[in-house]
Amino acid sequence: MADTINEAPKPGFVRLQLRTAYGPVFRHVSTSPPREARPDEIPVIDISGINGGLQQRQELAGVIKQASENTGFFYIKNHGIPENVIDAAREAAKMFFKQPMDKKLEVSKTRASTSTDTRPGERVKLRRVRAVFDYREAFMWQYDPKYDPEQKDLATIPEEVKPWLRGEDFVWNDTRHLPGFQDTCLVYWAECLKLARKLVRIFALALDLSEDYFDRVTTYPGADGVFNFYPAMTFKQAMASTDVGIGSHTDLQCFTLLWQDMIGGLQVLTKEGQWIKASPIEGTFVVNIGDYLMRLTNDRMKSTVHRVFNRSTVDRYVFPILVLHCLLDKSALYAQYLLTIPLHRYSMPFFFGFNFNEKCGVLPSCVSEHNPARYEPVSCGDWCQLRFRQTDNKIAAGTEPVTVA
Ligand SMILES: O=C(O)CCC(=O)C(=O)O
Ligand SMILES: [Fe+2]
Repeated sequence: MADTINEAPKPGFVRLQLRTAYGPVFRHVSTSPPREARPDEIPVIDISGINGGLQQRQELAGVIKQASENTGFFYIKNHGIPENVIDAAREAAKMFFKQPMDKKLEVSKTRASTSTDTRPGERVKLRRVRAVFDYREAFMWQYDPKYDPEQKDLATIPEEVKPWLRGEDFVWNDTRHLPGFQDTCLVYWAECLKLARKLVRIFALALDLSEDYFDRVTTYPGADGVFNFYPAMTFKQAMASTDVGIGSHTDLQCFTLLWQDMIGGLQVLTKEGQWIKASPIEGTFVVNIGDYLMRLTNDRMKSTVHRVFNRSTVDRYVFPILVLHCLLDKSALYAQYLLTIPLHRYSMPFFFGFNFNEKCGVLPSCVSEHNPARYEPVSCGDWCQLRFRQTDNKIAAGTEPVTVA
């Protein structure tokens, strides 16, 4: 996965530094422009078999296994999350980000009395690292058994689970003024959680384990809901900017369910170091493997570097159309529009992992005499903490890219 630190990049490549739980990792990345992903790289998988008989579930597991061991990215369709739930969540995200910045920052300024070590500024943020901006704002919330669609008796939560439950009610208290906001977020989150629990059973089959193998470790799981907002740049800004929407990173936990709008901008780094576009496909979610699952599978399933670079889409779809209008209509209005067009991008990832307290080692089906475990057991919670310490922040997924010439 990582290239050798000292190895000079070949012509046409630059060195990309990634911060991971293991420390800095370097990749050689092609400077040739991102191209569309091929279906064998990021396939669209119909997951309706998830609700079928054992044979259908096993067939689905086979397809998911292949995609997970290849690029570690795939689209899912017929996922069962109702369109109206997604639409409502997207509207809620828009309502939140439309607020003035000081109102948005309220959520991050408030500290939860029960939180372990949350810091102000981490719920909503525009982050700056070196000369590169993450041109993004994020609103996020974490697993809370109160809202688990698998109803929990709050009086019998195991003691070892409790320290990991952060009780971040302040996220909701500080958004009370937005009508229906909390309910809408939690309905969307609950649908994602239900789907993730079904999918993790398919992953168990894909890994030659009994279907219920992970049930015991997903009772109080890592389940972060996030709304991402990538403010539009004008064409002029885009030309001048070196910012990315979200810097190159891998996701942390087991897998991510990502809803993205139709603006585009998500890019995935191939093994060969080429950026490929995971362009939006109506009616799908993108699923990608996270670092923790890669570790548990002894690197069999791939947690792949990705980023969001949204200006390219403004150029590709909108710019030529507007130029054409400018030429045909000879209208200054279009020219003006060209410089100001607002094309905000929204995405709604859901990060799924195991119960944060459960220490898990490499899975028995991923080791053999010739392929011993490469990693020590670690809990998903400790794993995330390790990465946050390395990246010096606690945002759910990202690290910034630092390209070294
Ligand atoms: O917005 C996107 O499409 C991707 C977001 C992402 O990678 C993340 O939040 O980890
Ligand atoms: Fe990500």
